[in-house]
This record gives sequence, C-alpha cells and structure tokens, in this order.
Amino acid sequence: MSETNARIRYEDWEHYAKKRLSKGAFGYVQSGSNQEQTLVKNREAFNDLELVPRVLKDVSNRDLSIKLLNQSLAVPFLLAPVGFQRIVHPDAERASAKSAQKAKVPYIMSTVSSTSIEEVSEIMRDVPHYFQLYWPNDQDVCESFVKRAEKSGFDAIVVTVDTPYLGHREVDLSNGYSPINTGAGIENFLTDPVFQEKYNPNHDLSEAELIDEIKSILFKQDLTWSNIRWLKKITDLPIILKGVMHVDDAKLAVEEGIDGLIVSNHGGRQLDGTQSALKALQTIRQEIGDDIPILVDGGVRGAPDVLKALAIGADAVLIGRPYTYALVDGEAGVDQVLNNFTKDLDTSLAILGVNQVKKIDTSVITNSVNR
Ligand SMILES: Cc1cc2nc3c(=O)[nH]c(=O)nc-3n(C[C@H](O)[C@H](O)[C@H](O)COP(=O)(O)O)c2cc1C
Ligand SMILES: O=C(O)C(=O)c1ccccc1
Repeated sequence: MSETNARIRYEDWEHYAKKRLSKGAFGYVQSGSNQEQTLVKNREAFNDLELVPRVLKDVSNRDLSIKLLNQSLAVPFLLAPVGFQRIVHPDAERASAKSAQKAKVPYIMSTVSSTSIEEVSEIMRDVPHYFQLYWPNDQDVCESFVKRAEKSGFDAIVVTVDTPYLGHREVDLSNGYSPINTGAGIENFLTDPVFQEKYNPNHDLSEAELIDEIKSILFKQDLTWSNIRWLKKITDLPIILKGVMHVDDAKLAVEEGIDGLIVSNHGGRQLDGTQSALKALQTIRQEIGDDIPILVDGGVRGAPDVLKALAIGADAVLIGRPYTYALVDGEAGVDQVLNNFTKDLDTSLAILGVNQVKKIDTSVITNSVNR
C-alpha cells in the first residue's frame, strides 16, 4: 500500500480546493443560490433512493458504455459545463478536456470558457464533446458560436434554458465576487470574428470594456421556443435542453423534436427551493416514457449515485463540482477524479449484480422491490 494520502473522497477535494483557492473563487464554485435549499435537496434525494443488489450473477465481464445521440459513450457520465475554469487553474478547460479525452469521458464545454471552441474540439478529437450555449442576446454572435462548434467538430449543442438571469448567489454577493470580472471565461467572445466586428471594430477596447460588452449580451431574457425552432433550422447538430425541471416543459420539448434533455436545477445555483433534480427526473421519465434521452445533474458524487440515476430512467449523468475541485491540481487532478469515478463505477456495477450499464433498470431500487 502506498503511504501517500491520495485524495479520493469528494470532501477531501473540496477541502483542498478551499485551502488553495481565494475565498471568492471557492465560494463561487461551492455555493448555491439563496438559502441553498436546493443544493441540499440534490444530495438528500440521492441519499433517500436505495439500491437493492442482485447476487449470483456472473459479473466477471462488464460493459460501461452507453449509446447517446447515435454515438457510443465509453461511460455513462459526462463532464458538466463549468464556466470560468481559469479561476481554478491557469490551464482551465484545456486541462479538463485533455483529461476527459484520455479517460474517454465526454465533455460539455461552457460558453464562458477561457479556452476557445476550436482548441477544445481539437483536444477532444473523437471523444464525444458538446457545446453548451448561453444564448447571447445577439443573434449574429449566437449563430457564429453555433457554426464554430459545428465546423470544429462538436457533436451536439446544449442550450442552457434555466438562466435568463443569474440566480441570487448570496455567497458571491457577500464576497463581492464575479468570475467574469476576473477576465476568465471570455475567450469564445474574444476569438469570435462576428463579436469582434460588431463590438470591437477598431480593436481598441480595454479588457474591462470588452467584459462590459460581453456582460451586456451574455444572457437572453426573452428566449422562447421560437428561438429554439430557429436554432434547429440553422444547425444539423442534435439539440439538448439543459435545465428542464417541469414535466410540461419536457412534453413540449418532445413535441418540438428536441434531441435530449438535461434535467437540472443548475447544481442548486439558479432558483432556490426547487425540487431535487433526481425527483424531477423520476416524474419526467414516468410521464414521457422513452421518447427522448434524459440526462440529469446535481449532487452526483460517486458511482452509486450514477447507478441510482440510471435506475430511475436517466440515460447518463453529469458531474460538475467533483472535477472542478480536482482541477485545482490541473490535468493531473482531473485525471485522478475521472479514473476513480470509472473504477468505482466498474466495481459498483459488479456488486449491484449487473454486467452492463445499459441493462440497469428500476428493478434494482427499493420502490420497485418493496411492492
Ligand atoms: C463553478 C460552476 C460553473 C458552472 N458554469 C456553468 C455554465 O457555464 N453553464 C451551464 O450550463 N452550467 C454551469 N454550471 C452548472 C453545471 O453544469 C451543473 O449543472 C452543476 O454543476 C451540476 O451539479 P454538481 O456540481 O452538484 O455536480 C456551473 C456549475 C458550477 C459549480
Ligand atoms: O455560475 C454559474 O452557474 C454560471 O453558469 C454562470 C454563467 C455566466 C456568468 C456567471 C455564472
């Protein structure tokens, strides 16, 4: 046994990040909005759901892969879009993407990244990668982002629909902290020809002025289904909506021909007091059946959580804070978390008595067992 104290537990990484990051940066990553009720509920829902393993199944050969949007994914978890990674480590999204590529973990890149669309795509190559769109309140810039993602080889567009405004983040407000004001997360705008032509035609704006321009168009408050229809027309990429919680919105998404949903309350960072993402997933899956792939995020902290989400109907899950804390150690830190997650999933699956992730269903949770 090695004598080193490897950081394995989520709490250890969180503690480590707290020691290493500024109060403002750590608070931004860790906190939820308002009273953080939703942040807590996301975890409680996982605690409340119980797995019931099967025994005497031959689990000597296991398959962790799944199919999503006609692609094969090596594992059923993806890296959630996490913006402003430069506040955690100077290598930022480049480090996360490199690590994801090596571990064959799909990566969802945030609009507010400090590494460009093109660079991330070049790193990810044939490992699935999606572009998360914060819909800029400028149709030309929006179209340019989507076209760049499509051209450089992204596999899907993930439109975040739960953020017409940023949630009331009390920790950030008390710390006087705003990640974008640090100059992080603006690379996609700086490298965008349309943005530059419209907002910085003489190439003479200071960084502070550029940040003000970006902030003025970062979120689109009047986004509706008609914009989504327009998006469908201008791109051939599959479209996933991130931040759907209500079953009626899920039904509308199916009617509109959306390719996938991410049931999410933004990791408890947007509207506080909402239901946990896991419970919302359960309701939505029951109501809409198998018509559409559904992913879920918020509170996934280890392989048993992945198994629980899949058991109640998720096709895959996203992890956010777990890899963000590990990014404090750059690519090597993210490597540790991703390899650990994959190993954990492989053995947890076996102990659950299932040999293929694809085969997990409601028969392995108590609700269906204690009939
Ligand atoms: C520091 C941080 C930044 C985030 N940035 C984005 C973002 O740019 N776009 C987005 O759609 N979601 C963003 N999210 C939300 C995540 O994609 C995801 O929904 C959430 O973190 C999942 O919960 P978890 O952290 O409990 O795993 C961010 C979350 C965190 C913690
Ligand atoms: O912190 C977030 O969750 C987030 O998504 C975000 C996006 C843009 C600006 C600030 C925060």
